[in-house]
Amino acid sequence: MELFESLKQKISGQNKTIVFPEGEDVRIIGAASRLAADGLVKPILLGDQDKIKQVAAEHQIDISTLSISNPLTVPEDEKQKLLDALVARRKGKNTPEQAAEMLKDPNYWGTMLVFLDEADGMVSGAIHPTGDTVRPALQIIKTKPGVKRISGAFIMQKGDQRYVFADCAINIELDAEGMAEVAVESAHTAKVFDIDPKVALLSFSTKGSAKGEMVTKVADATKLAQEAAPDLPIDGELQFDAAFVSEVGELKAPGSKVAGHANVFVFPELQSGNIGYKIAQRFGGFEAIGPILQGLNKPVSDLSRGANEEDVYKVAIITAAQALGID
Ligand SMILES: CC(C)(COP(=O)(O)OP(=O)(O)OC[C@H]1O[C@@H](n2cnc3c(N)ncnc32)[C@H](O)[C@@H]1OP(=O)(O)O)[C@@H](O)C(=O)NCCC(=O)NCCS
Ligand SMILES: CC(=O)OP(=O)(O)O
Repeated sequence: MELFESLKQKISGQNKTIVFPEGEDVRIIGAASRLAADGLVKPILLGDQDKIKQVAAEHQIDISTLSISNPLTVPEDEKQKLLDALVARRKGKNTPEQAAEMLKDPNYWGTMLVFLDEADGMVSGAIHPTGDTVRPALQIIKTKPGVKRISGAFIMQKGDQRYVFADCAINIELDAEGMAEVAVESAHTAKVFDIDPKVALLSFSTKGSAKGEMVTKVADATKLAQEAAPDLPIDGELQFDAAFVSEVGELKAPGSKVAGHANVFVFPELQSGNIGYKIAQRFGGFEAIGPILQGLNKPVSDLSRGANEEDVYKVAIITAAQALGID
């Protein structure tokens, strides 16, 4: 079954509540309206009710079934509840005055709704850059037990081709341990999306064809990932052609179980990861679904600011599915 059809079946009628902090944006309003009409999600739009109504009217979007909440005008006791919970969660890292400032940002407000179980998940980032979207989740929701760092994966899809690219969104520079953790987490993400993972840790070198600190890091990360997940096919360091093209894999990395057949690609740092997924998307014609945040304790999803309504719709479906515990 097509990926989204199966996810839709899983979340249909489950009434997972997803909060959208950028509730005044037309892409968000359009996607939320469709999600509600399709019975997939109960959306909460944050923002000014009149502005949302105006945008919806201009674009003939039905918002009659959507919840709208304006953090700036909610009753004082509701504000105080979120403020007290945020101060307690930050355990002295932020003063009450700082926490009050933070809550003026809809991403902090939305994240607190998820933290307090008033929403099952959050989707944001159509307007805000990734850092501003995910920082509240890093600080408040934090990582799942056993995971040290959150990372961002994309499902890259074209026809029946489906791959995972990571980290394309979060960690600017990973050490070997970090890259190894991303490799193992990305294999779990692959399984959620019906991909049988074969994980390549990417470099500009294949099996020692070049030397240097950057290459050593990827080779060390490969060993750590293999030790952490001995049952998974994981290999590195591999150049992209060696990882992906079977003849090149046989030539450059003979005997590798992954070379030439990789479907999970782990990038050595964020420049290559973010550039790499956008090249596959814009030159290669792949649909880029994500970034899907790996390792968070509750689902919060970032969007690319280049996202369209359909991207928002799909990311919300994934977020609701994560809330149901598919990963
Ligand atoms: C994600 C990012 C915003 C974090 O940066 P930052 O806020 O300066 O990070 P800090 O080191 O100050 O950490 C802030 C908090 O997040 C936590 N954190 C940071 N990175 C984390 C990670 N990968 N996993 C888990 N927690 C993390 C820190 O522990 C800290 O928590 P604390 O406040 O409770 O102590 C930053 O790494 C970034 O900008 N990444 C690139 C995002 C981007 O532009 N991507 C390209 C487009 S998708
Ligand atoms: C994921 C990503 O690159 O996001 P943006 O395009 O918003 O920077």
